[in-house]
Amino acid sequence: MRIIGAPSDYGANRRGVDMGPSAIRYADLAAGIEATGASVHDAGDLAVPRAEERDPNRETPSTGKAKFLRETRDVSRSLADAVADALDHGAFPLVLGGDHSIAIGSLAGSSRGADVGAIWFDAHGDFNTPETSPSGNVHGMPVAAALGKGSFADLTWAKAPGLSEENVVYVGLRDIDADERRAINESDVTAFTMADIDERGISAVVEDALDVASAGVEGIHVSFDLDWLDPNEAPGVGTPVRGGATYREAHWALEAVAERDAAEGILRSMELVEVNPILDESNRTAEIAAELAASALGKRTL
Ligand SMILES: NC(=[NH2+])NCCC[C@H](N)C(=O)O
Ligand SMILES: [Mn+2]
Ligand SMILES: [Mn+2]
Repeated sequence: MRIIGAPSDYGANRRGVDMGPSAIRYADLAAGIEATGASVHDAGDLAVPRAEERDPNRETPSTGKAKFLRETRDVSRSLADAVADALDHGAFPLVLGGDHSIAIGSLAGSSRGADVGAIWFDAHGDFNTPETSPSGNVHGMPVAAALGKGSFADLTWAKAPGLSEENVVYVGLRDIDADERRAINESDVTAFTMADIDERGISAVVEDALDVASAGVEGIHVSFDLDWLDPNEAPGVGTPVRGGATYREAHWALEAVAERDAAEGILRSMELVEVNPILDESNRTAEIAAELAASALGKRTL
């Protein structure tokens, strides 16, 4: 497997999330994954210019607001190439963010020349477009971007070539903007909220999500936003929302992904995003991110 750092904070409103890749590496990421028997190659970080050197509004869509859109395009292109290159070499790409806007690049790279599905573990839908976004922050838009919604339809770099709505599944939503809710409900994506987890349990929900994401495709991309977890567990995130997944639910969910992968070989790529060390407590959010990567890649107690 190949670790790819994407230290971008262009999509979030606050600095700090650019330090996510180092914090997750510092939390013994490689050793944790090697303990599963996998060999790890760390490809280092993509080059990402500091946000202070850039003008957030240099490139603005004619129909709405999306800050640092030009910079997001550049990061997305280089990340898509890095992910596709790993896959070409038979290596599993594990992408470390960075804010969630980097998923545009991960999905474009993972679905280059292959139909893929995606499971989105997140408090948020990230389904805004430049037209609907209340903040202009692109980390609230990557699902819409990858599916070519709104003015993203004009941006060839944003669209994930092999991703279709029918294979996109959310797990654990709990904070959605008004226009975003309408758009999700009108789309063909599948959405499981925290209430679904309360009612049915994490196990049933994740099994359903795996079925939907993997139906008729070559593999799935797992996009894991650390704010899916409850902020008491994972405080180092920029947009915390109370009432999130527990530590056990998160491990269970990714162990279920690993188990399905062991049976069907469906796991194609993964990313861990939104770890912000400035907001964290003694790196605990990064430590959980590193542990969860190991769970997804097959770590077992016995
Ligand atoms: N990846 C994230 N943390 N996204 C948060 C998005 C928050 C809000 N819905 C927005 O669009 O601005
Ligand atoms: Mn997100
Ligand atoms: Mn989120």
